[in-house]
Amino acid sequence: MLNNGVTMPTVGFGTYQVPPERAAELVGLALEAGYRHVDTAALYRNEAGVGAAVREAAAEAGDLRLRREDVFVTTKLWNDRHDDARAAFARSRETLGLTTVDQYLIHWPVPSADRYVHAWRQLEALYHEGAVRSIGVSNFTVGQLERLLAETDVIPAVNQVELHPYLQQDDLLAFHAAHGIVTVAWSPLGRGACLHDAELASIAGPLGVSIAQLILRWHLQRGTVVIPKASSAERIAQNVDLFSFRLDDETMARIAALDRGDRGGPDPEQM
Ligand SMILES: NC(=O)C1=CN([C@@H]2O[C@H](COP(=O)(O)OP(=O)(O)OC[C@H]3O[C@@H](n4cnc5c(N)ncnc54)[C@H](OP(=O)(O)O)[C@@H]3O)[C@@H](O)[C@H]2O)C=CC1
Ligand SMILES: O=C(O)C(=O)[C@@H](O)[C@H](O)C(=O)CO
Repeated sequence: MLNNGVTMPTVGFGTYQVPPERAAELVGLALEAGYRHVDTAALYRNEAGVGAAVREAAAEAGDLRLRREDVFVTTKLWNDRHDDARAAFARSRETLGLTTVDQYLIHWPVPSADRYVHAWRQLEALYHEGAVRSIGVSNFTVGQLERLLAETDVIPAVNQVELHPYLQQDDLLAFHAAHGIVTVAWSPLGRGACLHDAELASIAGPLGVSIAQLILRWHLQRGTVVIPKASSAERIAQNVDLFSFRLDDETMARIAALDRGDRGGPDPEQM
C-alpha cells in the first residue's frame, strides 16, 4: 500500500532493454504468468508495446479478461525533460495509449542540472489534477529526498533505486521507512551479476528454488517491491513464483552479509 492509499503489487515486470518490438509479447507473457505491475520509462522506447499488452489483457476479446485497473503501470520522466514534465507525461500517456497512468516517477535527480524540485512541482500538479494515481522518484539520495520534503507538498510514494545483495542501501531504506516511502528495487538480481554467487547457490539448492527466486524472496521479506526483467516465458514465470517458501532469520542474515556497496549502474550523485 502506498502512502496515498493506492495499492501497488509487490512484484512488477521490468522492461529496460526489452526491445520495442518484443515489449507487447513479453509483457503479455508476464500478465499471463500473474504479474499485475509493469515498469517502463520514456527512455526504454517500449511504452507503446507495454500499453498495447495491458490494453489487450483488458479487452473483452482477450483471454485474460483483466480489468484495466487490475494492472499497475509505472513510467518515468527522462532527464532532459525536467523543465517540461507536463508535456513529457502527456507524451508517455499517449504512447502507452492508457487513460490512467498508475505511477509517474522522476527517473534521475540529475543534481548537476538542479531542476528536480521544479520537475516535482509539475508532477504534484498532475497528481492533484488526477492525471496520475501516484507520483514518486527514482535514484534519489537521502539528501535529495530531504530537500523535496522540505520544499514541496507531496511526499513521494516510492523511491526506485538500485538494490540487490551486493548493494543493500540500509540507510536509504531506513529513511524511506521513516517517511512512508515505498522502496522499489531496480536491478533486483544485480542485472544477473548476483546469479553466479556461490553463497547464494548454496542457500538456494537445499530450498529447492533458483538463485533468482531466493534473491527476489529476500527483497520481499525486506519489504521492498521488486521489478525483475526476464526474456523467456520460463524465467518470467519463475520470478513471480515467490510465495510458496519463506526465508528464516539466519538465511536473511547470510544474504545481508553479502553487501559490498557495489553499484552496477550509474551513481546518482555523479550525474
Ligand atoms: N529507475 C532506474 O533508473 C532503473 C530501473 N530499472 C528497472 O528495473 C528493471 C530490472 O532491472 P534490470 O537492470 O533489468 O536487471 P535485473 O536485476 O532484473 O536482471 C535482469 C537480468 O537477469 C536475467 N534473469 C532474470 N531472471 C532470471 C532467472 N530467473 N534466471 C536467470 N537469469 C535471469 C535476465 O536475463 P534474460 O533477460 O536474458 O532473461 C537479465 O539478464 C528494469 O528492467 C527496469 O524496469 C533498471 C535500471 C535502472
Ligand atoms: O534502466 C534505466 O531505467 C536506466 O536509467 C538505465 O539507463 C540505467 O541507468 C543503466 O544502468 C544504464 O547503464
